[in-house]
Amino acid sequence: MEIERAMTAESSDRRLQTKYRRAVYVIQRALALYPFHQVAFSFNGGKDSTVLLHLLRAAYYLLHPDGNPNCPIRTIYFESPSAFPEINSFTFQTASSYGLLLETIHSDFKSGLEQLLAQKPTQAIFLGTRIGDPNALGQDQFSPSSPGWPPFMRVNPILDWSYRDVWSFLLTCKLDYCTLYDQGYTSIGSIYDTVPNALLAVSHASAPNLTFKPAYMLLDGRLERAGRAKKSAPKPHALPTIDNGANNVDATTSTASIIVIGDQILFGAVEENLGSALCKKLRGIGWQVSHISVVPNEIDAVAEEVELRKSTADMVFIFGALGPLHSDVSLAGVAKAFGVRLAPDEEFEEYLRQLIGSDYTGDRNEMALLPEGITELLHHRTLPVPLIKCKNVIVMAATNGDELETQWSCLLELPETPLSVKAPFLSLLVSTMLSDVEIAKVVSELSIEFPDIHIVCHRTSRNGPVMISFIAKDKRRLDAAIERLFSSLPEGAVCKVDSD
Ligand SMILES: Cc1cc2nc3c(=O)[nH]c(=O)nc-3n(C[C@H](O)[C@H](O)[C@H](O)COP(=O)(O)O)c2cc1C
Ligand SMILES: Nc1ncnc2c1ncn2[C@@H]1O[C@H](COP(=O)(O)OP(=O)(O)OP(=O)(O)O)[C@@H](O)[C@H]1O
Ligand SMILES: [Mg+2]
Repeated sequence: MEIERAMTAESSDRRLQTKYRRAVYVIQRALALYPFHQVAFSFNGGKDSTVLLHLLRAAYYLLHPDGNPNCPIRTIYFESPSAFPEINSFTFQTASSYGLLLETIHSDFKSGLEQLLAQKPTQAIFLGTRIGDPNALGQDQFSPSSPGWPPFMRVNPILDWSYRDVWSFLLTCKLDYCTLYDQGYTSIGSIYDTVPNALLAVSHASAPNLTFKPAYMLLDGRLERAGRAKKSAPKPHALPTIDNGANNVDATTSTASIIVIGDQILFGAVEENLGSALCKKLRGIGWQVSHISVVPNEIDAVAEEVELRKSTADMVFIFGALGPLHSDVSLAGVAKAFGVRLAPDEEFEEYLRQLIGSDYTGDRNEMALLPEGITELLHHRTLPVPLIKCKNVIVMAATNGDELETQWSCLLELPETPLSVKAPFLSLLVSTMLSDVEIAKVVSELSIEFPDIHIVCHRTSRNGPVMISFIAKDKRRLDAAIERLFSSLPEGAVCKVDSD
């Protein structure tokens, strides 16, 4: 059988061979658990379900070496009018070439499955879902259908396969796949929400139109869905803008939370300064920091803090505890907060190998264990190793101000930066020698009159001047508030101070 031969005799890729063996094992377990006529294969002509088709064929052959050369499995295809014609024709042609018993369903997944189960007992359905797919979170190789869905077992034999594994398998076994993948499509949804992946675009001086490299050329599999429109993308024209004399800019504010992991800070051995440096940078792009915390190097402490902050801030930044030491618990804490495992990430492992070689204890580089299914690697040409982003949590690798500077610039330069630049905060600083008792009433009234302005007072000493910062995005409102302060206090009692 050509798949088994290619994987065992012709391929020298040990990692892929292991994944192949494991996937075949999962399929065989499922075929042993459920009667063959009560099992279905959900096939949509996509690359992942094409891989699964051939794994099913191999597993079936290994169980019945003298039987049918094909795997005559019940196969369901949800055909939609918004599918690409290339996907439709590939699905029908492939089903017919490999003797699949195709049942085409013309309704949405849920009601289609309800009808299917009412008509034919179906205990298990094979799917080409992989970790990284939006719906894969929390799934295992065997996952019962979700509450509210008709009852069946979802069997996901290639759940742990990476984008690279999928392409190594299809290319090593010289398998046909839908032609759209040769035109730069890397993950295929409907004709309305899918375009070729811009990361594969090539521009030729001679050809006015963009052309695209094939899908297998995409280096970072995490970006496979870059050609799929986000379902809840905000409409740019709906954003409020502000005019501070230059161009109109987005006047909304995003919030960030900063978590510093550091026993050394809590023991007073080292001063915390990365958090405050980041606050300044965030203010410069119009973000507001809602919280900074310093937590000990303990998985539970990190997990608890991440869990608390990830749902209240747009973005959470973590400093510290990243590396191979026993105290490097940041990623384990993040994984725990999201309820996922740490799993080896081959792409990250490769970066680490190029940086530090293969010099680590144990079978694998433990630094390449990343929170499974939620991690995105943020690549930038000047970073030796990409930054790690898990949903809305960015794990910064910076250990000092210079490194923060570099990583911050990289974050802002990413083609799809997770940090949308807003109208920056402007601030005006004044100082007064009047006592806090003397100014309290005026400042309190000002804060009621200008609720859109942050009026922040601080003292440099008990008897010294009181400093008052006015922070806002709208320059005119800021000027109006300052004017009101000056007119409410005796002449000469307040003076402006230069600030950055
Ligand atoms: C056979 C089958 C079973 C599914 N079972 C479930 C399920 O149990 N729970 C669920 O939330 N979605 C289920 N889905 C929907 C998928 O989670 C997902 O929406 C679908 O694969 C489309 O992915 P896309 O949005 O990336 O195109 C199922 C889909 C198929 C085809
Ligand atoms: N229209 C459909 N009909 C049948 N099965 C489907 C359909 N859409 C999705 N599936 C099942 O869900 C799995 C994951 O869907 P997904 O959209 O990720 O397709 P794919 O095969 O992975 O291709 P790609 O990721 O390149 O689009 C598929 O492998 C298939 O098993
Ligand atoms: Mg997929």
